[in-house]
Amino acid sequence: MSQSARIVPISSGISRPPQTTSEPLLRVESLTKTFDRKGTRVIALDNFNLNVDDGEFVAIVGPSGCGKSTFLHMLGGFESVDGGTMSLNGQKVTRPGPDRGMLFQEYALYPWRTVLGNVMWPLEVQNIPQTERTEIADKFISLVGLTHFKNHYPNELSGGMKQRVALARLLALNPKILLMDEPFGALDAQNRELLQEELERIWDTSRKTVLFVTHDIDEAIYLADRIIVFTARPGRIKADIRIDLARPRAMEIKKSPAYTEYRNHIWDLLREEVLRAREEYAS
Ligand SMILES: Nc1ncnc2c1ncn2[C@@H]1O[C@H](COP(=O)(O)OP(=O)(O)OP(=O)(O)O)[C@@H](O)[C@H]1O
Repeated sequence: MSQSARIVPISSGISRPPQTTSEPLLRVESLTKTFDRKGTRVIALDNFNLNVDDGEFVAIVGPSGCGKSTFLHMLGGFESVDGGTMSLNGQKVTRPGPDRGMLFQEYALYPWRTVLGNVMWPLEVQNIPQTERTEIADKFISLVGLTHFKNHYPNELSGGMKQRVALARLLALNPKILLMDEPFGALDAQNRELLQEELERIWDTSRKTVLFVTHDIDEAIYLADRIIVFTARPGRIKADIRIDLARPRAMEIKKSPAYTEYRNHIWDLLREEVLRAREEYAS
């Protein structure tokens, strides 16, 4: 069977991945979030539901302002919940915790610490003994290809290198789920592709559960097992699409017919929502 034949046609607008019988790692039910700004009420998320299994790489795409970042911040415990529930590994999410690690577009490294010092930081916080700390940090610095730079300070690194350090630090924290909000958004095209390749390789060996927000459909298809397409605000799920492309994935996969079919399909879905958002924000 060709890979393109495996794409599930979406007649209703939603193609659900096969249902699993085991309890999902992440369960989000009826999540609602409203902001009040200068007397104007903005419903960012409305009755949002999502299940994510352990080890899944889920990308989230959607028009600007549809609540993607708000969702990740709520899951990170940094934004309050107005309604609904989120549970991770059976535990209700109410505040930040080491079971969730976040990576943003901004690298957020400590400028006074070296690469090694930055990656060791979460291990210090967890009181891991010094020798073990260095061992773990060295392992993740090597995994992101920065061993040669481990004694450099952030201001001596390029943007791509800084984001690699942030990724190594996140992996050293060893959370149950990685929450990534446009992590490669500030990088140039070449560095972005290199980091996508690196993340795919790292993910393939670690099989960590990832929620990855991006505006880049290519990045989403290349990296993810599933792509969630958000509607325009208030954010709900418009489509839930399984990406059935073999791993490990090389960049050449972007030239395959299956890839192009996913790309066209997702772009069609997204375009409808981008236009809807544009109309709504203009009125
Ligand atoms: N602290 C806040 N106060 C008021 N409104 C907010 C706040 N944070 C987010 N919003 C609003 O909630 C909506 C969702 O914002 P959010 O940042 O989650 O969107 P997004 O999908 O991540 O957008 P983008 O893709 O542009 O980053 C937007 O209309 C935004 O203006």
